[in-house]
Amino acid sequence: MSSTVSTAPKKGSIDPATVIPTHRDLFYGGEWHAPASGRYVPTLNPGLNRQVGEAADADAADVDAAVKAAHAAYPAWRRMKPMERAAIMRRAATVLRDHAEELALIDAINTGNPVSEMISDANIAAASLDYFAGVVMELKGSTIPMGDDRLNYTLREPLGVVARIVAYNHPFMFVGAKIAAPLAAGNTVVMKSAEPAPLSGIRLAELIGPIFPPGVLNILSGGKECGQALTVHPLVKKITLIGSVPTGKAIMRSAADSLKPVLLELGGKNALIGFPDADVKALTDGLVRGMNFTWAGQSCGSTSRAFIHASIYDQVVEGAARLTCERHKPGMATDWSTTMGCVINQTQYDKIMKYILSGKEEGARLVIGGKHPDTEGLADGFFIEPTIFADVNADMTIAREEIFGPVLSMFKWEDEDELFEMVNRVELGLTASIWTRDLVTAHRAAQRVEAGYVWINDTSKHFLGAPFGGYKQSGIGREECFEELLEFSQIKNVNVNLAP
Ligand SMILES: NC(=O)c1ccc[n+]([C@@H]2O[C@H](COP(=O)([O-])OP(=O)(O)OC[C@H]3O[C@@H](n4cnc5c(N)ncnc54)[C@H](O)[C@@H]3O)[C@@H](O)[C@H]2O)c1
Repeated sequence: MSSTVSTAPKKGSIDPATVIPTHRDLFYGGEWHAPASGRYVPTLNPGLNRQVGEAADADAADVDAAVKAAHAAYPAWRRMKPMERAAIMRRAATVLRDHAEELALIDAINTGNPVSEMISDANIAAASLDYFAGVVMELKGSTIPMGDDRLNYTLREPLGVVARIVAYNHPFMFVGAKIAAPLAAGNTVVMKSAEPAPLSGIRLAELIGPIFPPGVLNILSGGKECGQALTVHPLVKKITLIGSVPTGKAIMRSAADSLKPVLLELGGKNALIGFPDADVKALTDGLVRGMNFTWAGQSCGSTSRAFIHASIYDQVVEGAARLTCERHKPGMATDWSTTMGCVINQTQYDKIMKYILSGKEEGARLVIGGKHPDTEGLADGFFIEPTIFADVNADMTIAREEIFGPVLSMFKWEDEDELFEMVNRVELGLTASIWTRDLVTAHRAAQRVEAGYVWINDTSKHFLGAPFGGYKQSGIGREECFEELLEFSQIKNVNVNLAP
């Protein structure tokens, strides 16, 4: 099959009841394996709070077997010509595109995120495979001048077995996209999917596992025990996480024993800043988009703290409330017209509801939402109405902690120095969104904000090729760009004596 011809079905043509993958096991060494413990855990459709299947729960014995399979496959994969590796990755990208709707439906069922949005996740994963396949030849070394009697050069070599551990909010996008850079650089990969939503990772293994030589791509479902075993396994040469700050710290601590390098993409408590000269209509639109209400705010990059200048504050609060209610109505994720899903499980639902209660108790003004929707058919699912609090101050709990839910906090500001003191007070620094018509204000604000990824007069979008990652405790390292490829290589220097 050509690597570029797509045979994808037409949107809306797949029956959601048919998409759940047939396997439940662990994929490593090119084959399916039952978990050593025989343990399978139920997985839910959070929109219905109903079980949709079960998945193997990998433990340390499974991790050991998967890592050994990846280690055995490493020498041949590493020696394979880069363009041949790239061709295999492009074939995998095409298969993902062809199955985008099916994969989107699996994630919709298993996470409650609307299918209309999840379809782009499958395409983003495919684009990442294509992107890193396209830059394999750029993994270059350099020559260092040493005089006529010496040749000194560097080589960029892969690391070996790389373990990647991911979060639940975009299960397929993370499992599919995050294998790309390490594989392109010549490493083999053991991927651990997020335990609340393992099904699309299993389907990915069914679809593209066999495209790679056995052991090159290995996919495990499991929880903390599986993740921990990966962090301490001696044959794992780098460990990466997309997840929360506490998990990032735990991984760094346990990786320290074997001095494994880490790449961490962690939480956010991101600021959107509205200056007095901002285009109010565009800002309000950006404010609502930036919250990612579609997937119930469960996004590390959500701009969940909005700092709006006093001169436009009331207008923006009123506009954001109206626009949010017009655009986002909670509904079933498998319905193509749904504009907002639910949160992942009871634990997350309870946590968010607790934050909402604290907002009310600590004196913030609830503008919209704050409760489970009354809509018929949603009673059993983990739905929360899009919620906006106004008149939040920087000391409140909802102002300081990542909620990872559909809760927007709005602050009023007048003095720019005080503004940045409040914006930068939190220990997280992933994204920021700045709204102004003035170039000088925009670039000054971009410099003052302590965040790794800044939008000016925009929000929410990612750009493949542009480094994404956090300042402060939001992470270590950068992804979605050429630097991510370099993260999975190491430098060797070679010095040749030309006058022996
Ligand atoms: N920066 C980013 O790119 C990005 C993207 C998406 C989500 N996130 C963050 O992820 C969090 C939400 O996701 P979550 O609830 O799945 O996060 P989490 O930290 O609970 O879990 C993330 C992954 O780590 C695993 N894990 C948990 N404890 C572990 C341990 N001790 N050792 C090894 N692995 C362990 C989990 O099984 C899961 O696969 C939020 O904080 C969010 O901001 C960050």
